[in-house]
Amino acid sequence: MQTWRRALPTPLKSLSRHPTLVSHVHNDNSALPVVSIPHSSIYELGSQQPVLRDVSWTVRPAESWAVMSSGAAASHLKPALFGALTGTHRIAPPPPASQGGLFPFLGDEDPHKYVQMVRFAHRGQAAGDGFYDFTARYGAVREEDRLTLRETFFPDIARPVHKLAVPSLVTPERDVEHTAAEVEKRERAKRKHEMFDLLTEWLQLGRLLDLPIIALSNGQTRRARIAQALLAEPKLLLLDEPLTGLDHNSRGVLVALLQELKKRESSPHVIMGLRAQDPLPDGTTHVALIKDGGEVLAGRKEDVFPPYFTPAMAQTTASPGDRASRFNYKHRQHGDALVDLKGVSVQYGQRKVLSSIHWTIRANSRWHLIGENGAGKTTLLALLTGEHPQSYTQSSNLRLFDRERSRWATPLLHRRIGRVSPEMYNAFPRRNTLTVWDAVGTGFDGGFVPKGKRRVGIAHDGTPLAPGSHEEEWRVHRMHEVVRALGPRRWHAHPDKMTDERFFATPFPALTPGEQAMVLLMRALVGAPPLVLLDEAWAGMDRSMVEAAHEYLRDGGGGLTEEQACVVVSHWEEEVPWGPEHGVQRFRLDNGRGEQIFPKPQ
Ligand SMILES: Nc1ncnc2c1ncn2[C@@H]1O[C@H](COP(=O)(O)OP(=O)(O)OP(=O)(O)O)[C@@H](O)[C@H]1O
Repeated sequence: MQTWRRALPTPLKSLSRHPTLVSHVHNDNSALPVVSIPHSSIYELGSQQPVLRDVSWTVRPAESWAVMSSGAAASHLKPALFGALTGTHRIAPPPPASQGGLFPFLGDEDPHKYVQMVRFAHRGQAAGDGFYDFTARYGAVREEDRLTLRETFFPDIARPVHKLAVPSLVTPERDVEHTAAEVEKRERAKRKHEMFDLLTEWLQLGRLLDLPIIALSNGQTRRARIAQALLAEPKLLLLDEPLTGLDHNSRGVLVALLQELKKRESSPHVIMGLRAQDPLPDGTTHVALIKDGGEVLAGRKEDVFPPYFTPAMAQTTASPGDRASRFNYKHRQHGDALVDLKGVSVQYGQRKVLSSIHWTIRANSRWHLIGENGAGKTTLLALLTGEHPQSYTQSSNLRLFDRERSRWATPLLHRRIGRVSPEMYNAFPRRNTLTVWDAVGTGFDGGFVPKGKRRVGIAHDGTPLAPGSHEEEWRVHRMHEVVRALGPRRWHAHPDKMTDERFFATPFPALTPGEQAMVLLMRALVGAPPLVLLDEAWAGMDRSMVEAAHEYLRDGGGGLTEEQACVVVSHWEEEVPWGPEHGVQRFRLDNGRGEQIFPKPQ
């Protein structure tokens, strides 16, 4: 089994020296349960059909629980189990009040105040319908974009003292009698400050506090949300998929931090939601495994996974270098340069994010772009898509499809680049009138508004496609081709009920986050663009979806031709479709510098 203990982060060492953190240990099994669901079913509100049947789940204070689903269909069910705890789902029969109700450890305290849920999977259906400009982060020029991390996430605790403030008015008075309530309030504020300092150190947020929130990378934002959730002082914290999108080191830091916080009396109990393919974090003692039929196996991890082993845990985490010793490296025949960067840099004020990057992406190449959270991967890809304003100033060093960047109108560039990214996922419009067909069909233009009579876009010169033309027929054919390879028949629990036609007619916002991610992948590939950029494309997907995507993206799978190049960004080696045996190349960003690290250039 993979553990993250190997890469123990430095803050852990300082934590063990922190006297306040090791003095209290949560009580043993005699303490009241944190969660108690005895033989109940779980229903969506207003429905008579149970989503989960006969659930018996008791969480005790000393235990560390992970909630995971066992297959693609079960991923619909994980939100239901969490929903039972947050009140969006009904539990029947309800946990008896005589035994303390759903949260016996809370006693009479209000669960709304003390149970907090933070979801890290992509946003779902109820998140508004319009498209917003996710590229604003690269400029961060609008007034509302200037709000810093400090102002947005930690307004009370981290407000900087104004330069003109009178010191005697902002420093606490001494020698004044205080009521017990005031003393308690002060103590609480002090604890909160200590916690804030600790969390910002551990989660490496200190130097990000005064950046515009919109400028933070995906992983940096996740770390900030975790700190914010812990500072709200919940008693039960539900973290759903907090590890997706975090780099290897940050995953280790977070898991170790949660384990250490467990020793503090005042820290929340944490229940973590994982994807089916995620390895169990160190320290997990119990698992609630949700099966496809809505059955929940809840118990000690070794009982849930006899004999303490599952295919998910068996997945390799070997780097291509390790794997190359087992597989012969496939030298791919590369074609023309599609992208050529010759000393490209990106800087915000004094802050250099990318420093003289040289990188050539050729037709038929398959790249894995790596780098820690904040290393500049998304920024680099935004230069290629022309969305980054500094792509203009770098124009002479940045050749795209054999022309300088400035000689491309950005929409024309988008027709040649199929892409998926967390930012785009979040920004994609979610109107109920937008069907899966419409969403995939926008891939031919690279835009976000369905166009054309058959909703497969317009011609390259901006005119409507001639009905029955070769181009229109080809596009419709491609729509069916991608849905056959990546659609419900590959991952749905009931493919007989969810046919391709039915899937195409489904409103995009009605899909689960994983299904939406699959649709956006289809959108990126449908137009067979020369360059495909897949930045964290697998977030929210289940194993069967990831497998279908990998198969399609490998040689012979039909998803990519020799004329195309593809770049995958992922913090998980398992998520990269290609190993050395497929001729993968690895490009790493580190401290602003970029280099090809695998295979080593001759
Ligand atoms: N407007 C800005 N001002 C200052 N710094 C910025 C600005 N926009 C981005 N940055 C910084 O640029 C760096 C690169 O961000 P980017 O999103 O490219 O990282 P990433 O490698 O994709 O990270 P992740 O793995 O977390 O997605 C981050 O440290 C970010 O804080």
